Amino acid sequence: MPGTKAEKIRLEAVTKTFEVRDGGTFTALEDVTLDVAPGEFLVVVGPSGCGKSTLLDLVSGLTKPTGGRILLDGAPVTGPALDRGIVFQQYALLPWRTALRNIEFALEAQPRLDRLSRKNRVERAREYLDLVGLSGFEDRYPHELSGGMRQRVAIARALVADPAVLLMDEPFAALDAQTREQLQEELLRIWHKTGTTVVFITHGIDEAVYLGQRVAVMTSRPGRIKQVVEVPLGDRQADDDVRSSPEFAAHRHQVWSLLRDEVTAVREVVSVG
Ligand SMILES: Nc1ncnc2c1ncn2[C@@H]1O[C@H](COP(=O)(O)OP(=O)(O)OP(=O)(O)O)[C@@H](O)[C@H]1O
Repeated sequence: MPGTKAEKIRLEAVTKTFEVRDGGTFTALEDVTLDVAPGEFLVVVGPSGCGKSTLLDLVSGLTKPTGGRILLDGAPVTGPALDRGIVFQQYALLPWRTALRNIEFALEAQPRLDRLSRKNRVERAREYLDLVGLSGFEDRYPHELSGGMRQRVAIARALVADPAVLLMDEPFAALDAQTREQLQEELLRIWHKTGTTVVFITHGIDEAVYLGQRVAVMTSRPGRIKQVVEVPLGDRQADDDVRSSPEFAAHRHQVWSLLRDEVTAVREVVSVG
């Protein structure tokens, strides 16, 4: 029965409309129902503009649904909180702070953790800098780091406060292919280590299938959940070249077909209208 098992996150018939300038409304999300289990890695894909970022903003608590509700551990989300770390496509690091101080920043703004002494904060920030493979770069400023390194700092900053949920909005989209694959592997390693529940948004089908235990495919406007595809590939890192396996290709094709139908549907609407 829905709502009875222990979901980490539950979206229940969520609708989000925006007021537009001509006085009307625009429905970005319609009747989205989705559960995310504790410790799950869920990926969301969908055509451009289908409402993926809108969905993540709602789970983060930065915005509120127009209809339906969002539950975290069974309780309604009422606003942003430190139990949900966020990583965006743009690194959003503070340029005047070093890598270490950027990570530390996440501990300073925290009622729960502000009693940590400066020494403890530095130690903890250093631990997370190590976790994302940046030992030795603590004193570098963001402009002295590569794009991949900056995104590692952003991940460390999101994780340092030990959030139960990590929300990632196309975090690797701005990176070159090689760095992206490297960070995908790193992210899986960190996820295994921390047990964090991850909701990850991407345009990349390969990325979705490589990372996700399940991939939720959204429809084009208004955004709904079209299908949730299970990806039982096991431990990606145990297999050197999981991306070349027939199973990977089959899941990739399934997600690709679902998405292609959506993109075709949008084109038809545009050409008819
Ligand atoms: N504040 C807002 N006011 C009005 N419309 C908005 C607002 N925010 C988003 N939208 C609209 O809602 C729809 C969904 O936007 P959203 O950014 O969530 O899509 P997306 O799937 O993340 O897109 P992309 O894949 O291109 O990043 C879009 O049509 C967008 O124009």
